[in-house]
Amino acid sequence: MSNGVAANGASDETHTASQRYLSTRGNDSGLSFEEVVLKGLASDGGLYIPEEVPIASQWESWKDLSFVDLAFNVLSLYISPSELPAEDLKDIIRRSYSTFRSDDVTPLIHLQGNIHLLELFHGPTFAFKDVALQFLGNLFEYFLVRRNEGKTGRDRYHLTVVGATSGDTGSAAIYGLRGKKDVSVFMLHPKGRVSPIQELQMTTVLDANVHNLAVTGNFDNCQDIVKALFADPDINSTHKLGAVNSINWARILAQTVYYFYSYFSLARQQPDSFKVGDKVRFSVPSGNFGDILAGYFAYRMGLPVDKLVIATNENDILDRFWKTGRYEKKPAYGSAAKGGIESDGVQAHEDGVKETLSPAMDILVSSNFERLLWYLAYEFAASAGMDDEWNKKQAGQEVSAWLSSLKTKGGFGPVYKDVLESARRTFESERVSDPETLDTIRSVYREVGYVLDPHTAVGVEAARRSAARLNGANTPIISLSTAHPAKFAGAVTLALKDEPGFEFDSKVLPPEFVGLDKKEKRVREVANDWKAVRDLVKEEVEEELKGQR
Ligand SMILES: Cc1ncc(COP(=O)(O)O)c(C=O)c1O
Ligand SMILES: N[C@@H](CCOP(=O)(O)O)C(=O)O
Repeated sequence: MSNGVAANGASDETHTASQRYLSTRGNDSGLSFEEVVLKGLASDGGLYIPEEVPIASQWESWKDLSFVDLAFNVLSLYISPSELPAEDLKDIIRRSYSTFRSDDVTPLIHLQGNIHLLELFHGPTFAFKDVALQFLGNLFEYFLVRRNEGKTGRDRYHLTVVGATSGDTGSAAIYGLRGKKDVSVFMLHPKGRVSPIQELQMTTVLDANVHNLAVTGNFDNCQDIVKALFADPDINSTHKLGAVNSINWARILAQTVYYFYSYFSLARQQPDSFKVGDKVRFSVPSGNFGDILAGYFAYRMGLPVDKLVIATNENDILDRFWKTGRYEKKPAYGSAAKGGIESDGVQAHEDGVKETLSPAMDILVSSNFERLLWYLAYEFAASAGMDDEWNKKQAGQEVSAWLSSLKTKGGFGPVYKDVLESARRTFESERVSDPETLDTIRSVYREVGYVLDPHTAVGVEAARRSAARLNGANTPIISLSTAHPAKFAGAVTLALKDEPGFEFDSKVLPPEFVGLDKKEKRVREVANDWKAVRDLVKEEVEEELKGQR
């Protein structure tokens, strides 16, 4: 519980309910934005969410705002000016998006039929993660400069960021934090399971505060190590840990902006057929469930969303939940997760994670799903007609029980019928196999000459299936393009190598990637053992600080 005083000394009275935060597991509440950003994960193991989601009553008047001004309006609803003055927040936002290669930051283009593509890859590392991680990097810096004013040596607040990546968060976090004072970054990636370009983007950054760790395991092992470190009293007593994964609330918050922005882009681009107030669908390639969850917050704030379409690859825990109401690491029925080659050629490891052509989504358990579960449990509790405090307490207890069953038994469910129905009202889900991903890359290239990355292709195929269910209705679908195709040369080349005139280097490769493989690299291998990682983190931070102090 907070003591009623925000981290910078401002009293809680200056915060609205949407600017204070509680944990999804129910044992931590009343925190300020700065506290949740710096802590990352709640002390009870839960994830932070706002005590109330603000209704953006003026949202329609935001139609013609620039990305930066729109971001300011959205973020201000969640951040009290008493802890981050408006001018400072504006400056952080402006600097964060000045690094993007497009003036629109996240441009929307028409793909085909009623499907539009939201290009989220115009930031420094060519993936959607830059939208949140450029902002988070500057936010960390702002809070650290303020906390460290007048302090020297060991008195300075030094943040030790530990993150897990299946490829994209890693480089985006590294580019957001490289060279920043008072912060060290440790990125854990599954050795040999990220694309060659993703690996080079991370390991060729040689700033002293950047530490790449290649873990002999899968992405979930990396994510579990990060969670174990956050839960460990030892490292927590000596180091201040920070999170850059989407467990950090600031990641989700920053991503809500492009749901509004793309909606308004559509209204500006299609004034005759689409008006502000009309409904839209979003199709989102999903793994850790952070990106689509941002869309859910935009929806709860008042954006007219018809459906949020979850698009998974063959690591389909989310799709199975929407189909069965059970959230299970390994399906009780069906073929997956035994190891060896499956009928469609996908490698399934002993651990149950399948190696697909969209590796950033090769995830067994989606960490942000916990945040949605809280809202589903909260709504279910609210139907009993008790007061809000009771509803929140019930939601925290229900989420804790579900998550404990996931940990001890590998799953939970089926959830109550009403809970599943509520999830199905807002979301649809689709599972897209590797052959379908390749077909989608190929057919889009043939039909409109556009090259999709494999993650985006998973989203576009799900969007096409969703469009087929519209039965002639005109609802537009915005499909999120989460990465530049050059990051996934293997899949793109596999799909397009026989297309007349297609040539990867001239059609796809941006100059920024040329010569990356010739650069010096720095990476350390480490076993899938959180204690070994803890010791390494301590050792490397000590070494880094010696050089500074
Ligand atoms: C390119 C790409 N697409 C989609 C995803 C899935 O997004 P999320 O984990 O937020 O569901 C990721 C990884 O997070 C990614 O890197
Ligand atoms: N796909 C991600 C996995 C980590 O997800 P996050 O959004 O929680 O940081 C990646 O590319 O690293």
